[in-house]
Amino acid sequence: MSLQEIATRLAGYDAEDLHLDLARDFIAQALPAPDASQAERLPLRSVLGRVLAEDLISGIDVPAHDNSAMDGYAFRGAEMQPGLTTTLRIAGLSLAGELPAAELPAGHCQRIMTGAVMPPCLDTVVPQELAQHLGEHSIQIPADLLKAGANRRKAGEDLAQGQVALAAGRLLKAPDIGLIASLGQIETLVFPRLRVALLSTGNELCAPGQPLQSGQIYDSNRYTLTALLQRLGCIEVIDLGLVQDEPQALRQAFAEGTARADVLITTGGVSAGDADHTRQVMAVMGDVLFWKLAMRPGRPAAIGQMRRADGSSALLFGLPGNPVAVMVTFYALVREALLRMAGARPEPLPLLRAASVKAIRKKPGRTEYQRGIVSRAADGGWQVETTGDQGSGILSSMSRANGLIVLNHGQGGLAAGAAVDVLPFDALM
Ligand SMILES: Nc1nc2c(c(=O)[nH]1)N[C@H]1C(S)=C(S)[C@@H](COP(=O)(O)OP(=O)(O)OC[C@H]3O[C@@H](n4cnc5c(N)ncnc54)[C@H](O)[C@@H]3O)O[C@H]1N2
Ligand code: MOO
Repeated sequence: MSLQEIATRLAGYDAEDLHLDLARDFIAQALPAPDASQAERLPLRSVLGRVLAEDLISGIDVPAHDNSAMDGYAFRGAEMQPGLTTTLRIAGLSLAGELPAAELPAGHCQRIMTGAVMPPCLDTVVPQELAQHLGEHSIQIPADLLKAGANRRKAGEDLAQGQVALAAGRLLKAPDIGLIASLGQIETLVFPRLRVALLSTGNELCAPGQPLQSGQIYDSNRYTLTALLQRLGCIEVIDLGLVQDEPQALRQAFAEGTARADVLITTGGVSAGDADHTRQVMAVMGDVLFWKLAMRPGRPAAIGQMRRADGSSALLFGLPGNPVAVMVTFYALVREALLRMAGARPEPLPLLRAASVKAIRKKPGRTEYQRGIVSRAADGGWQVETTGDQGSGILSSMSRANGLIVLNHGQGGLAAGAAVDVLPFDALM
């Protein structure tokens, strides 16, 4: 869906009070498909956080052979009789990594170590601590101790040859990288990193490291956003720095971002203040929709496409300037969109259910994210308390919080002790 189509469909809604779910849906439909033609084959050690660009089919059975899950003795399960002990003579020793033992006569077992290939005629393993040793050469297995087939790991039980081990769109995590290695591969095909250009706007901003002049504050948003983007793993961050709220400087920075990146993220200048040139420059250089979202924090936002000379475009997210609003809008609008553009099929983030320590006030009709501190309650469950003042300029409260309390659009306030959803930062930041 093009931005013009979104604008048309928006005609039925109030862009000054847009339901967050609707905004997310519109954004999802405006996303360009990832560019699979640019996929690159990279060594396994450098693909953490990257997005798999093809279904990964297992070329082998993992494990490749039936093998023992225990140090013990392998034998034929059929030789056990209900109610009777089983006496077996030890024929030999199988160590992990060795060829399987040859045929064993009836009444015999094979001493076997964890991971060693099961001799083909044997199907059951008694752990050594459960076997009774009769001198050096025989063991006894107590009656009714094991089922036939116990403690044998079957060939292909982890992954069968021909099976899809990991589907395209997978955001590669540590276990996935181990899984690819378990198939014997040292490289894997991943989508290119999504290029995201960042800039902060505002005449009051001073770059960290410089002395602060009167009336100035330090630019923190670019650093927060850089970290949030780095955390996603599949993003190349292009830092366009700090841009004065002055049309010529903004035009130049937007043009550079549009040329160099797939996505441009700006902070500040999206509400309608006297110095908010950002908004006007965006509108001149692209197709941009300005929304006021029915959410708090993070009410004003600009979503759009910035045109390139060749007719293509870069996606634009104009986030509000308040530091907490930046993080909340990044989570609510940007994160999933970037992952999808990068080729991923992200899973919904897990929410925790926690008892609210205090009553929380809220009116139905907007989504609210409050900064929360989650801890263990006396009853062993989770409890959550807000960090106090929820002003969206209070960045330190984000550092003190360990999660966002999610208050859904339709819900009202909460009584103390009521259960509420919390998005843990560990899943997010
Ligand atoms: N009359 C109205 N005023 C405001 C409204 C409104 O609806 N009507 N909305 C308020 C809300 S909510 C927000 S959020 C801000 C968003 O405004 P802008 O996106 O134009 O942001 P700025 O005015 O440029 O900055 C807001 C605030 O954040 C500080 N800031 C900006 N950039 C950074 C940065 N890179 N690092 C740290 N802090 C930054 C800036 O100094 C301001 O204090 O508008 C409200 N006003
Ligand atoms: O986006 Mo503003 O910070 O909601 O407060």
